[in-house]
Amino acid sequence: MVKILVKSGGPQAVPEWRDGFAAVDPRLSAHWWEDASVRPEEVEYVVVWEPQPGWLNSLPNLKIVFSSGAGVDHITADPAWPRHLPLVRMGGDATAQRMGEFIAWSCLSLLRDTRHFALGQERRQWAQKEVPHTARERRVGIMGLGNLGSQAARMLQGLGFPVQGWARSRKALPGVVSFAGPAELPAFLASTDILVCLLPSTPETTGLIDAALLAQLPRGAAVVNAGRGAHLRVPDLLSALESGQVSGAVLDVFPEEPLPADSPLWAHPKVIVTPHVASLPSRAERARYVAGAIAAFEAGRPLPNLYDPDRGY
Ligand SMILES: NC(=O)C1=CN([C@@H]2O[C@H](COP(=O)(O)OP(=O)(O)OC[C@H]3O[C@@H](n4cnc5c(N)ncnc54)[C@H](O)[C@@H]3O)[C@@H](O)[C@H]2O)C=CC1
Ligand SMILES: O=C(O)C(=O)[C@H](O)COP(=O)(O)O
Repeated sequence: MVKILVKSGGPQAVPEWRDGFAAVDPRLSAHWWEDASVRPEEVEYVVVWEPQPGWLNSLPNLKIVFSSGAGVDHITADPAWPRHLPLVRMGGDATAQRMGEFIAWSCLSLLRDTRHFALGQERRQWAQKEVPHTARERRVGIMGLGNLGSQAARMLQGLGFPVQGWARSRKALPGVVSFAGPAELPAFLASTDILVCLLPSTPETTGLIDAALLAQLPRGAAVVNAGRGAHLRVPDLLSALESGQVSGAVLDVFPEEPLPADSPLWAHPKVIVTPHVASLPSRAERARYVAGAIAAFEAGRPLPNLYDPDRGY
């Protein structure tokens, strides 16, 4: 049997991991990372979310570290993580589809001012309000046009939103205006009515969405952050909401998670808060993706979605 340790979803998720792996390859045997019946030298693969600092180094025969999420910042934050091993980011259709749905929901929620109507409902108020725009009149600008951003772009186009994107390099996505690199960021921002962040967390992207960036959006633009909490400076967003520079926000990720109970974001009338749930594929879907990558690796084919230390994601 090929031993895989999982640290994602809690011990109660192990049966789903086990069944998911076994359905693809009966040799793959999944165990909770603290399972004392598995000796460290038996472990060939791990699938992890926020591994304990130093733990991965205690597995002498580890071949690949799989991140149970698309982001790997929760692994690379440990200075001692085993850099000599391949680190594979979660991918696959299920992850992208779920994120596309979240971004489509977020943009529609901002377009139709869902927060206003939800507050009205709470107060039993018939809070009628005109909807000033259709999707065709709100340009969505996606920061990060990778696996998730490109799927979100396709789904938003289907709803009628004009879509553009900003990434490290130029992308060729049908109907999506592509901006690349820091030099083209101002032009991208100036023509974005709903800014969507789907960037990885790296030193270059930390704190990117600050007062100076928000000031470059057209007045009344809206913001969706489903990348990482580190991308957005919350006090700057709050000031921009206060001044009217930003009209609303949907936030799924935060500098501190869970979002502390005393955060002003919870009750803000222009902010929708979700608890880091934008794209949570089932363990079975993730197991399928990891099993496919293991099969590729064992057959000598390239690994998908490999972390690149030079890019930082
Ligand atoms: N809230 C949630 O539930 C989830 C959040 N995420 C976040 O979404 C991120 C993106 O995931 P994927 O699309 O799979 O990643 P990806 O690697 O496929 O795409 C990343 C994109 O960001 C761009 N990018 C990276 N650094 C940049 C920079 N300095 N300047 C401009 N563009 C830059 C790249 O060019 C690329 O287009 C993850 O790293 C994670 O932080 C991912 C899954 C779920
Ligand atoms: O994929 C990512 O990166 C994420 O942020 C996911 O939401 C992580 O999901 P879990 O592994 O915490 O279920």
